[in-house]
Amino acid sequence: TLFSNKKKKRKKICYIFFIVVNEFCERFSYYGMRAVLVLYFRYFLLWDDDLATSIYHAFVALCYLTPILGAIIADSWLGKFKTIIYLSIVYAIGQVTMAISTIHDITDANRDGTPDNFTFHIALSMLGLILIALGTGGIKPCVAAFGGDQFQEHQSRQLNTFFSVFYLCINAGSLLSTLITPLKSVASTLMVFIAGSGMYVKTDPEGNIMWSVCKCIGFAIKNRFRHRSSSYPKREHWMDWANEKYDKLLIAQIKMVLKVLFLYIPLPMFWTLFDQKGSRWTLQATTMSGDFVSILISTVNPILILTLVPIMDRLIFPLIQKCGLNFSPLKRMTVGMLFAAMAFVSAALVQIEIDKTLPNFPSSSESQLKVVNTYSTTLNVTISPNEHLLIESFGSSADYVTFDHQDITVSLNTNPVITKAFSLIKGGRQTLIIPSDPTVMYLKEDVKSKPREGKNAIRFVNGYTADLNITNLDSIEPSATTNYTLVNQGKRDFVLRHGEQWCEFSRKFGFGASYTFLIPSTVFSDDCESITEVEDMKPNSVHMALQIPQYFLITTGEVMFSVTGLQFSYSQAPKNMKSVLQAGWLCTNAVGNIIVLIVAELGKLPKQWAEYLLFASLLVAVSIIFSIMAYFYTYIDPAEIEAQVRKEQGLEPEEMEKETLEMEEKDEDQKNEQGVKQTKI
Ligand SMILES: NCC(=O)N1CCC[C@H]1C(=O)O
Repeated sequence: TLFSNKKKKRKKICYIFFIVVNEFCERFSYYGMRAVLVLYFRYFLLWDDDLATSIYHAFVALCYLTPILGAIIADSWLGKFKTIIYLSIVYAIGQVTMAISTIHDITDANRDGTPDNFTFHIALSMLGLILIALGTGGIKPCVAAFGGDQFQEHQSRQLNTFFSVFYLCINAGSLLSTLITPLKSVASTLMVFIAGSGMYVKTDPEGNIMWSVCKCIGFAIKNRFRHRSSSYPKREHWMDWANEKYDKLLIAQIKMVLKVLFLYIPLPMFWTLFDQKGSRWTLQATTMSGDFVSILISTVNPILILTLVPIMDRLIFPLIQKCGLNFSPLKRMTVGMLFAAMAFVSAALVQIEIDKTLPNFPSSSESQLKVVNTYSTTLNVTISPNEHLLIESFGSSADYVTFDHQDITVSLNTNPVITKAFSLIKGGRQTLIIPSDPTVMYLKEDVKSKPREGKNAIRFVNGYTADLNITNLDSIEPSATTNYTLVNQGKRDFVLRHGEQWCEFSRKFGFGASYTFLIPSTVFSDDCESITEVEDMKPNSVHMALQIPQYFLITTGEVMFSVTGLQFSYSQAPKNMKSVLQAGWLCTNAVGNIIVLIVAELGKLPKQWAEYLLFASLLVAVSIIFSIMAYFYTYIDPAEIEAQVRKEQGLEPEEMEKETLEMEEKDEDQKNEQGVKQTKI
């Protein structure tokens, strides 16, 4: 018996391995594709930032809504195993469609490197994304529930460990996908899963369960309405109004599911904060210094998950238990939410530090102006009515001057005096360029927000007497100013050319700065030494390492909230509705994403730190509501309730036989364990 039990255990570890590796590969494919999705929208489909991020969030929301479809198919029709196989094929077709949509050659008839028919590429990529969402979302509740199905009633500890390992694999897949390309991963997902086919415990679907559930709920509501008069005796639960027509067991199962779904109502707020990691926090990072921005953003969460899940599971939770505290699943989820709220308080504190270093940008009714002088002598510049600036040759005004009106007149103390009227842009920043011929002075628009992704915005003013060519830029005419170009942090070299003459100059850049380089007429004779630099915007000075506490707090929150939520959703669901409740759990994520899309993207507060604090307060309020709801929730053993109802109905179903068998098996396990102990002694 000992030998056969060990064999059974090894076999179980083996097929659980297939399931978690399947999840690993699936998440590898999903996160790998998601990581480059916004780049694809921005640089291939040439969408602007807003459209790209909106479609991205809509896609993520869809991925967490489709689990409902997958769960209905699995629990009512195909069963979890077949649903995973078929929807994985849909998933793979989606990835291939998406990959084809990125081949610009398909419509690039003139071979200029850009597609000629954007509609075709957009249509194909949207079709690909819908199929991917159907695949990834559809299989997600089934894989988690299918993994849970491999355990027996008495193996709750092993079940919890399974969900922790499952979550580890999700994040190992996500981490690796950012380091390696996700090619071939869907195919391998499918192959790994099929490889374990013969070993799995497969529970059969019980007919069109979802349809029966809907009909039963509909009947209960209708019946309650028909008997609304106070002359009818009240019933314990509103679902009991379905007693006349529906099976008591089905009613009991619906009650269990509804109780949990009701508890889930406040949960999307956690995901609303969590999902802002990818939007608001990424933007915050672009206003900070440190050269690990992209690595930090894409890997810190999965790395922390890989370390925190084992620490929580093996150390923190057992320690709390040893202290005699009952840290029940719903309490863990509440604490998880509070950690996420603390993460946002931390983000707000970091934002306050950043704001101290940010330039004073104009409000929507103000205009800002800076003056650059490339004339041969120092100039006295008067800007009506009473702004006087003394600007030396190849220099600039110290900082931007702010005006609350747009129409200005500029006078230069040249001989004769030159006067010119300008109209400034409302809410904009501009530079008045005074070239070698001051009569043609002109305005050039400046950047008025930090350059994206921590890059630096640079431009050149040509004070040379002829056209100049600068590395990677179009040729500039004399007195003209180039548009801004974005350059990465670090040392950058530029070569300036005019005919046979050339010189090279280098600059070291930090993060998020903006410069105007003034090229004098002597540029070639002094080997580029005389090029002067005007700092339009200071480089970022708050280090990105300050974001680590907020990532740490939100991931600690995630471990407590998300891993526990996954376990809770499985343990509280009746056997035939495990996938449905998993889907309900995943839907909280979809709703969270939709809230990000609507509230966070549209309704921005003027101060970012205030918005972070608002979200933190909202989550604290929601977690208080949730803890009150949790207080009134009684944990159930669905199998026990089902058995009780069956007994009340006088049924002696096979389920009960199975349970008896499980109990016998459990007794045997215990006996064997004792046997092992006795042998050791
Ligand atoms: N670390 C993020 C993570 O693991 N997840 C976020 C949503 C649920 C879960 C996933 O399944 O990807």
